[in-house]
Amino acid sequence: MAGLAGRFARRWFSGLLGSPLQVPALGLHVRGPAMLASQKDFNNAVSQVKLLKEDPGNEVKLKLYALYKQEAARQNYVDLVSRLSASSESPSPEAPAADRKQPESDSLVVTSEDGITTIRLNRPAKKNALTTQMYHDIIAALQAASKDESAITVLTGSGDYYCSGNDLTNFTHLPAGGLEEMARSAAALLRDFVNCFIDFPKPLVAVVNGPAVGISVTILGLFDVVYATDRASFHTPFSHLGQSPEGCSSYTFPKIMGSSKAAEMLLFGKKLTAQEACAQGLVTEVFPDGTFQKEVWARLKAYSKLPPNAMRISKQIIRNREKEKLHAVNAEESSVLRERWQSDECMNAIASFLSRKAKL
Ligand SMILES: CCCCCC/C=C/C(=O)SCCNC(=O)CCNC(=O)[C@H](O)C(C)(C)COP(=O)(O)OP(=O)(O)OC[C@H]1O[C@@H](n2cnc3c(N)ncnc32)[C@H](O)[C@@H]1OP(=O)(O)O
Repeated sequence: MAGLAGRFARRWFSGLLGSPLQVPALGLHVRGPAMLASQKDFNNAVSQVKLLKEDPGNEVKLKLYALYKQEAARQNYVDLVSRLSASSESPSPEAPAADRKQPESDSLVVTSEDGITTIRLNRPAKKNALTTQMYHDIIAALQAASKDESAITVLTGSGDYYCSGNDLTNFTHLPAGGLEEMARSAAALLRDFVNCFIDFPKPLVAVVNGPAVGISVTILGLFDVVYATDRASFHTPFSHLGQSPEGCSSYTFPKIMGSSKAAEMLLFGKKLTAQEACAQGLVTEVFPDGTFQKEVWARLKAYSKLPPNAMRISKQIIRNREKEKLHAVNAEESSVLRERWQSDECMNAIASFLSRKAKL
């Protein structure tokens, strides 16, 4: 067992930290918990970590990754400042706010126009991966939209992706209570998040502007209508990630597409094209990418003029008898995932992605 653990530890750490060449060359002093460490100290620590014979456990590995990421962030900071200095002879920190380029960091943009409230995932550089803050913001946006004047609510993405699912770096932000506490609070957040979709009272439309992954796919079963560009794809690689389905997909997908097609997606991670997803009932209609935005928004504007109360009541009749079941499914999926997130299968898959060795 010790040999196996040793092999595991070496594989994990060499995957996570890579060869010394892959370690960011900071050329800076590195701040440790109690003192300043030099770049040499840091490189030594990286080498030592690869020689550990015992697996230090998932919690310690996530802490190591989080610390490693902080170093990478310092490097990004230095790079950005040096780019700013190069692009401007006299940087003007006193420039009035209106003249400054607004940060691209508003990860969620909510607008209301023409009877439509649009919730836009806005992290295109990260393929609209969902940070913990974004889950909270989406919950708040849905709660506000359920009470606002709009007739229809839309979820869509900025850039070339609809959403790449859960941001896998969420797992590296370990609270004081460690991995167990992280899994507990993530499961609670997941449950609240999905509950908002189950209970959303107005017509909810997904405008899938590009590939969709993970939880952004599974919750589609809780939308009323799903429009997709022909560039979109639908991927739920839960087994690859050592995880299990959420978003009520363990219930909605077999209902929508039949149990064997659902199993191909949810167990084996089969990626569907937009046309396939449409043929299987997950997507309502597919549009050519070139005319996608124009056609979809024209249609939604027309629908938003329909009597809002009639639409609400019709949705209630269609959905209400399923609600209790969906809440129970959501609770079970969240609790199973709470365990999964603490498993070696899951930790290895996340470490693999974070070390840039594995993509979907
Ligand atoms: C409250 C918690 C609830 C949790 C619910 C459970 C949810 C489960 C899921 O959603 S499982 C699905 C998780 N998602 C993934 O596994 C996708 C991982 N990403 C990829 O495989 C690829 O990035 C890609 C196929 C989506 C896109 O590949 P490519 O076109 O080659 O782009 P890049 O990989 O270069 O991506 C650009 C940039 O974005 C970062 N990024 C993309 N997706 C994620 C992600 N899900 N988490 C974190 N970061 C992501 C990627 O690392 C790149 O960053 P960089 O430029 O290198 O800093």
